[in-house]
Amino acid sequence: MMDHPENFRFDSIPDSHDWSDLYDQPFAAPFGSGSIPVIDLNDPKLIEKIGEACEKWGVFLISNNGIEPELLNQFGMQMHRLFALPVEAKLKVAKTDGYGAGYGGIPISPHFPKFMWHEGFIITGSPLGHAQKLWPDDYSSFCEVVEEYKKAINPLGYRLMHAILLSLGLSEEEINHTPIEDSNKISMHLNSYPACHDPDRVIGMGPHTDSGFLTILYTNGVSGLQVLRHKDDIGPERWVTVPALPNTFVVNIGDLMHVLSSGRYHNVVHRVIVSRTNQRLSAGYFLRPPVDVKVGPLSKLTGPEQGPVYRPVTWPQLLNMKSMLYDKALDAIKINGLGRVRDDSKF
Ligand SMILES: C=C1C[C@]23C[C@@]1(O)CC[C@H]2[C@@]12CCC[C@@](C)(C(=O)O1)[C@H]2[C@@H]3C(=O)O
Ligand SMILES: O=C(O)CCC(=O)C(=O)O
Ligand SMILES: [Fe+2]
Repeated sequence: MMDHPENFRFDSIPDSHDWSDLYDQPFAAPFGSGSIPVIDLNDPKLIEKIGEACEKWGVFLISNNGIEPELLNQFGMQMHRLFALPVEAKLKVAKTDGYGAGYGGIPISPHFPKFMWHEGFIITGSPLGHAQKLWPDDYSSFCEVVEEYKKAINPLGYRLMHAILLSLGLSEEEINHTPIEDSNKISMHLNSYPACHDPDRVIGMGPHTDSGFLTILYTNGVSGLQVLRHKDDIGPERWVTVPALPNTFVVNIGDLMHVLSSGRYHNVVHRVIVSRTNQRLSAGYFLRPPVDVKVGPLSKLTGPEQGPVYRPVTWPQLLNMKSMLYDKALDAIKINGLGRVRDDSKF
């Protein structure tokens, strides 16, 4: 069964989408939660602040990022236009496999017991073929705006990656050797979370970590993203809501940055809750390595005093592990105290 929008128009929540008995909702901590760092891209202490945020939170907001607000408006409008199409139109571009391009649920959705209050659209490379099917007479505006957005976000991605690697103590030379996939090959994931009259019974997107180095997330100003904050001086483990600030992107640390940093940078677990009144739109841009490159811990960060060490892994291997093992994927490449590794031949 597809979790398409017809299913989102019920007067009462169908059992297929009802998480009430499964989730620790309501979610927000009743005590102070600590605040997710908001970092100005032009801050003279950028590197230090980013390093601290990656270590402590695994997520931060990046303001003053140089992306034109008008482009973000246009991008939001095109996303709205896409998800407002009738379900029959969207099903013409339905994904044929979990990780492929097109319309549908998230690739890891088989690991969850219920459907999410969510529709997704994965773009890998150019959206042209799909846009032509969706709007045979007017596909170019969608493609143009998506291309403009990618053109603008890509340098930001490189800049953030560079800053993160500097914060880990890498030299320019070492940074130049860090493998990052070409912008025209990486994927974007567009999300829509329709408003729901009974939001405490549904979940927009179930808890997960992103697999890549980092994710840059656009949002339309409707909040809903929450990150899992571990026990600290302020309180026990809790979900903290990420504020939706205008013209500000959320940056998440993913599994491969956690691996690269030998466990120092936190691959943050996050989820999305749904608004009673507003549709949330978001779009993730996932920075990752080229498919044929194995990513392992940086040698200068490994040693007896350091945290977990992981065996090098390629992007397709990691996605494969994720689709089979979900939140245990990284355990499959963790080297245990005796330096033994699990056999990964089946991946
Ligand atoms: C680049 C990608 C990351 C992602 C898999 C994908 O090819 C496109 C969808 C992405 C997404 C978004 C929701 C959560 C997630 C775990 C999933 O199932 O699909 C991520 C994937 C990931 O980071 O592993
Ligand atoms: O919609 C959001 O805020 C988050 C989406 C997300 O986590 C993802 O696409 O990986
Ligand atoms: Fe995510």
